[in-house]
Amino acid sequence: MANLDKILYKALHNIPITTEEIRYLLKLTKDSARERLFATARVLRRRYFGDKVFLYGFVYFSTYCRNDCTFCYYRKSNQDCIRYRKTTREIVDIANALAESGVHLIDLTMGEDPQYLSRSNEGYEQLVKIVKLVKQKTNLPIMISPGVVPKDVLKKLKQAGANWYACYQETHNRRLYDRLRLNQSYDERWAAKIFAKTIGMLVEEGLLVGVGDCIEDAVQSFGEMRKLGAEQVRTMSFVPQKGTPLYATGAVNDYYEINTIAVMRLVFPDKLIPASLDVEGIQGLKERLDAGANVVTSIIPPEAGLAGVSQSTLDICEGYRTVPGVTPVLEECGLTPATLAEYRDWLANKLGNGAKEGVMCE
Ligand SMILES: C[S@@+](CC[C@H](N)C(=O)[O-])C[C@H]1O[C@@H](n2cnc3c(N)ncnc32)[C@H](O)[C@@H]1O
Ligand SMILES: C[C@H](CCN)[C@@H](N)C(=O)O
Ligand code: SF4
Repeated sequence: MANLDKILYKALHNIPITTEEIRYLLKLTKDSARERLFATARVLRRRYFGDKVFLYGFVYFSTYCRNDCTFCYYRKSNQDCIRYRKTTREIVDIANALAESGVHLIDLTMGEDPQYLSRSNEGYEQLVKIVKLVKQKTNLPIMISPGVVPKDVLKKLKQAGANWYACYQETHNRRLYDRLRLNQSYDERWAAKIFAKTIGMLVEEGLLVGVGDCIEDAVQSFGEMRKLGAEQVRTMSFVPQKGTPLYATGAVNDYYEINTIAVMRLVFPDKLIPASLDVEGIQGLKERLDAGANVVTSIIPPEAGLAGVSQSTLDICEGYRTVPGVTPVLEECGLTPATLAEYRDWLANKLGNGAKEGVMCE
């Protein structure tokens, strides 16, 4: 049996694929072979999630940051970026509007804003209060992406209602990490996720591709994601940002990100895998869903004055990054938004709140 046949057969029969086979799949360039990979990924997604897709509202509530990541538009040294801090009232109102629009989760994200990440003038307390108020107002599951925070703060954020902690390593190749996240400890960032798991939070791990990474890095990352027990795993293609050191690297072809999404589905068939609107906007959604993704992330309301991360403005004012904006694409893919109850069931199952085991769709 040809390599591809054998590998896809193993994936469909729950036989773990080897690192050599992962390398082979990540390198696929022929359309016919990639389409067979994607079709297998879709079969596995259906096995665990039926035709249901989860939708995440995205509230990037502060774009101030103390760090200087070489890939990021919001790095502290970038004088020309859109800097804003939404008030607590604005954050709650935006989250509520997103909830009413039909998202399943609110992702509260910020740069590592010194105003919040501080023990003085109630910085951390303010962050905890935002989570509490958003939870009270929306009663939705909450993801927080504040960067690295101390253990006692993470505990308070969880108690306030945060279910997920997202703090992407970008890569598990330490040398590359040091070139990306300048002066940020690899181990501290990793430990924050480990700790979040120990206090009963779900964790998302994310890769950034097109920044000098290689196939070996992806293989290594899959192993680290498994060790971490990440319940959501993502990859995003690097989007060059003016005024940043990596700008000259140039944009990457998205084929590798799409291959990686599909291979993630084969390696982690029951995990949540985002199709982010923050790389190629609504135009990039179908191919990410066709590769096996089952969460649409970076849904941003048009009139809230919010930015995206890697695509700070793309498709936001036009209203394409909304539930009504993405739903036709889901339908084109034979998919449909899950109900909130289905997302809550999935969450309860993972959080071990005694909900029923097994796949979402009977
Ligand atoms: C969610 S945002 C900010 C949250 C928090 N400040 C942090 O760094 O964890 C950070 C993530 O967005 C993604 N990102 C940032 N800039 C990007 C770019 N230019 N292209 C692609 N992804 C990018 C990276 O994966 C990064 O981990
Ligand atoms: C990278 C962001 C998420 C952070 N937790 C968001 N722009 C996304 O693509 O989902
Ligand atoms: S990725 Fe996060 S920590 Fe790094 S510069 Fe951007 S906002 Fe700051």
